[in-house]
Amino acid sequence: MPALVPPPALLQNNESPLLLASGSHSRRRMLENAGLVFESLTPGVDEDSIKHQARKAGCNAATTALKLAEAKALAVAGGDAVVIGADQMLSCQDRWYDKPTSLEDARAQLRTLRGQTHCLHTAVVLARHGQVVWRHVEEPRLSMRAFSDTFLTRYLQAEGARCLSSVGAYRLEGPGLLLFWHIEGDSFTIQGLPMLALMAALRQMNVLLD
Ligand SMILES: Nc1nc2c(ncn2[C@@H]2O[C@H](COP(=O)(O)OP(=O)(O)OP(=O)(O)O)[C@@H](O)[C@H]2O)c(=O)[nH]1
Repeated sequence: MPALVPPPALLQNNESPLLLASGSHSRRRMLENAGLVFESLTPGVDEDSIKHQARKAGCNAATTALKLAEAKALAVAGGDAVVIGADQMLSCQDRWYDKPTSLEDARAQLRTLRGQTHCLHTAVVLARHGQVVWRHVEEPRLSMRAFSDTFLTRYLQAEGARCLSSVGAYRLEGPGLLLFWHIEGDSFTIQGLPMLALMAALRQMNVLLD
């Protein structure tokens, strides 16, 4: 039985393998939905330490997200591959939030964010042969309704652990949409990857067909 060979990536040049340095299901899904063929690896990066150092050095959230994205891209041995690294920071009134670690954590975080506008500082980089060759940040702003505690309880019951995989404790493509009354920015970026800018960069690098 001949070894199964994956179908050629019809929309990209097979000479430049593509590697996603992220454990994010959302990022993987967006690239797969766009028809890209790639490998993915979860980078072993101490994000808390990088965030702490960046905050101490006076970096803003966008610069910190870039530093994290670069660290992830450079943490995987990509060989000849073009490596995608990404990171997303949430800030609201200069306070930075991390992914909630429990539903109680998610409840507390959403109670703080409701009725406010927060920013998702979303960075993506490309690296090749151990060098970062492209950087990009987008900062969508999302305004949450001042929803009731009853709504919040029902929302958490409906979403369950799914809301823990996102920095804002919501999936915009799911019931998370019900949390907002106004959104400025690209929905792909909110879900974790500024896809249009990333696809343009991959075309520039001759990874994707023009
Ligand atoms: N499905 C979904 N995921 C979201 C949404 N908003 C943010 N996220 C995810 O929230 C996560 C932000 O945390 P990061 O630290 O950037 O990434 P991560 O999930 O820890 O994965 P790594 O890249 O391995 O660090 C990403 O996985 C985003 O895709 C959303 O609206 N929908």
